[in-house]
Amino acid sequence: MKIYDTPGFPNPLRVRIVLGEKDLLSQVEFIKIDLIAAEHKQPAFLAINPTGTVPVLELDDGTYISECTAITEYLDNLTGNPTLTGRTAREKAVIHMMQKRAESELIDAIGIYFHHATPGLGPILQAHKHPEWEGRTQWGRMHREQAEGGLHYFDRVLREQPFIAGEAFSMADATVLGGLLFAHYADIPVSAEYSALLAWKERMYQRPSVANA
Ligand SMILES: N[C@@H](CCC(=O)N[C@@H](CS(=O)(=O)O)C(=O)NCC(=O)O)C(=O)O
Repeated sequence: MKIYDTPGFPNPLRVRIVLGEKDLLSQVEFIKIDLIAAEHKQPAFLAINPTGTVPVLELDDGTYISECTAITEYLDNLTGNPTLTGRTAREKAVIHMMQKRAESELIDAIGIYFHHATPGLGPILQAHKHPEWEGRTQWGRMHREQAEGGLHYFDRVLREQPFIAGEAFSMADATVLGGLLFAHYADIPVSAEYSALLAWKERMYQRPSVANA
């Protein structure tokens, strides 16, 4: 299998954590995509993923899978032991619900703020970020507020349970970790009052899959 991504970036982190949790790192070849040079917006990459984002998983039969959630579903079910996406109907439902909240209220909201209300990854990529959109900066700022609400929400969740989706580590935890990395890059501070979220982050970084991602 091949993974097209950019090491050290928020969404690639999500899948790299999953690969570590499933002990699959030795089975993938990483192919680096230069986001700052907008390589992901060129025809060659758009033929791999028309949405122009990383990561993308390429299977040995040539199938391309984008979207971290889809990639995780595939990797988690490879050996019939879905530890990260849920074994029962209830586990799957709760994990997917919390994963979606982690995307919409945190990592994706930060992405919109980062790319539309800050210089983002620089002038080459910015040219691809809809400069003709009126009010995109305000739209971006609104998403920073949404993400700040997401930080508050996940701190409250983690005051009641040890992991994002309940009693065990799941793909929802990987998504929140990606969101916190993006918050760091976007200079969105995580208030010290979010002690449960910060304590959870410390615990997560004790996991080899996270520490070595
Ligand atoms: N929903 C997608 C999001 C992927 C995504 O936005 N990836 C970013 C990389 S990261 O900065 O979020 O880590 C990207 O390719 N951004 C390129 C761009 O926005 O032009 C997923 O789950 O994979």
